[in-house]
Amino acid sequence: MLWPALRSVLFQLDPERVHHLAHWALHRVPLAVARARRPAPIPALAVRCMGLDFDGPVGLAAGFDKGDVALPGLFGLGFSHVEIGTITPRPQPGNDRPRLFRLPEHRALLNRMGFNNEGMEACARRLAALPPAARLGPVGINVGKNKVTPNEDAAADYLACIERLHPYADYLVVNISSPNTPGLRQLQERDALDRLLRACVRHLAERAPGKPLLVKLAPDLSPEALDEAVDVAIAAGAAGIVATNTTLSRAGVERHPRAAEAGGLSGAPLERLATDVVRRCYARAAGRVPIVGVGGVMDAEGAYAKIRAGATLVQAYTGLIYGGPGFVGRVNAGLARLLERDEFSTLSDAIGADHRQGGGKAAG
Ligand SMILES: Cc1cc2nc3c(=O)[nH]c(=O)nc-3n(C[C@H](O)[C@H](O)[C@H](O)COP(=O)(O)O)c2cc1C
Repeated sequence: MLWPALRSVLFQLDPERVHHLAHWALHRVPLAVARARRPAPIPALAVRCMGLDFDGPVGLAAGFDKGDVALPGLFGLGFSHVEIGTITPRPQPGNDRPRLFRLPEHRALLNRMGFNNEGMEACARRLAALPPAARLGPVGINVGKNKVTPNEDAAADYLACIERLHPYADYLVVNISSPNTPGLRQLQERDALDRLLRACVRHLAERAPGKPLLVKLAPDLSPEALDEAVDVAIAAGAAGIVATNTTLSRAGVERHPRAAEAGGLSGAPLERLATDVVRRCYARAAGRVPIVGVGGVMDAEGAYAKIRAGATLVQAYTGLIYGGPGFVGRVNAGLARLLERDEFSTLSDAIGADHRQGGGKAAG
């Protein structure tokens, strides 16, 4: 009720200013308040995967908390897990402003932030200072390379971040799919991906055996390239696939005055594309690793579509911007209703349902 009015005020302001304002506020949420405000978990929505317990499927996608570590506040919004990052070894300012745009008519964002972050040291210090009780769910750390690092040396950047940050992460994500770091997406190609992931998996396994390392893919790969990336990731030992990052496509927003801005598009126009990528990843992975579905999850129906397409967990960023503080609570309540409608007793029963004959429960 209050949110639409507040949103129309906030949407008059520069998007990045509002982002900083939101962070400022989230940072000041005391743990006791976060706990009290956090919507009560719905038992049927609990998920266990990669050796971790999630009290619901909906997490915060990378990019909202780029190392500020506003954890109690973010968990207070109801997210089951929070993915921090992308973090690079050294601090970097990112691209020039303006670099974040709203497309309200399309419930979308367009960004070319370019991994602005204060670097792994600052992030590690903040995470180390965090009381364990502030972790109200699994915390992922998404890592990348600095803009000035050439792709030939990229592995060293990823390994440095894994080395410094793994003690604070419940899982790590190798991000090779941001469209805003020149050449980064080339690391998705077979040989480059194989080398990078094998190095990262080995490095992490030597330091923290069993800690999951995932890879985050772009929605703009051809179907064949996507299949290949999934195969390579699994063979290299990745524990899961995060699908997807933002898209370079402007399908559906072509006529918007911001459509010609460089950067990645997120939100409603990405939904179908990202869900199709989840569907393909799930079919290719054939149960060997879980899929984390991201891209245009704006409501319960969108989250449910990704779960039925094969996502074990979902994440959202743009949905939070448009949906406001009540976003996760509404998605979870809606998911519980959709499960009941389709006679699934738990969320796990609905994962990949679209792939099964009749779209029903998994056998056994
Ligand atoms: C402003 C902004 C910054 C982002 N920064 C990152 C990032 O640093 N690393 C990353 O892996 N994804 C980043 N993303 C991508 C999101 O994590 C997500 O994959 C994408 O926005 C699609 O989800 P959505 O439609 O729910 O926003 C960013 C997205 C936005 C809108």
